[in-house]
Amino acid sequence: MLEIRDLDAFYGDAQALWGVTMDVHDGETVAVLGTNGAGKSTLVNAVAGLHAKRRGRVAVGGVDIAHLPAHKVCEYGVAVVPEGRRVFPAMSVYDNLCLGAYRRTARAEYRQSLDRVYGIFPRLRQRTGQLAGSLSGGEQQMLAIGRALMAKPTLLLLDEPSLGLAPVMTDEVFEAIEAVNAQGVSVLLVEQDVDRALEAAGRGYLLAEGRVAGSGTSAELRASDTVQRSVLGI
Ligand SMILES: Nc1ncnc2c1ncn2[C@@H]1O[C@H](COP(=O)(O)OP(=O)(O)OP(=O)(O)O)[C@@H](O)[C@H]1O
Repeated sequence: MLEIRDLDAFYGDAQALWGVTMDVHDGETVAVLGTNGAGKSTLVNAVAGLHAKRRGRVAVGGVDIAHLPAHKVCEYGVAVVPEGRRVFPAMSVYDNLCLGAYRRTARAEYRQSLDRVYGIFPRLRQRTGQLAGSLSGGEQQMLAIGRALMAKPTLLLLDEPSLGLAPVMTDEVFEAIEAVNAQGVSVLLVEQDVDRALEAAGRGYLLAEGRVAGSGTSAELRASDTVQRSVLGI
């Protein structure tokens, strides 16, 4: 599904990712753990084509997309939910969702996609006419995920979905992520909340200072001293 090989990324001359290699197989949820500044958002943006300067291979379904801009990357079935959600506050829930169906193949089937999104997030159905800016933080996160699903992705990149959410909302968002994955969408889940991430994912990687510092199944990562030290500070 997603194959990242020797990926370097830069901000100007400053290198933020160093030789990152990881995979997400069909139907998997894979967690990427790491502290602030480890390079998690840079990784998501580099895969999504939102990052201008990168080097290495990023392939989706065997096709190298490393040099494509974001609007082309989404044509290969990759959708991103960026950190901080970024919904359009002055537009309704419905209009935000419809904007997600811009991909050519998604546009024709937006009605079915809408039903699917409302099935996963009943709260969004109840609030379909409400302005996105008036939703709670958790509801906005649901909307951001729903909007990404409207593009009918095969791979969803999620950047810190729990950020700033109350625990009860985080529970709902993670239940939804598991429901999305159960429908066959592969997920790359960037998350600082180690417990929740490893619960949702089958396996994961640890990023530290822009490099892969560890990998394994969720059970292995939970037991790993490096994860305990580096992310949990224990
Ligand atoms: N626009 C930018 N310009 C210059 N350096 C940047 C920029 N964005 C991020 N960086 C640097 O790149 C490194 C990785 O940052 P990144 O945001 O990817 O980390 P992160 O793991 O997502 O952290 P957080 O959890 O705090 O979002 C950091 O050293 C950061 O200071």
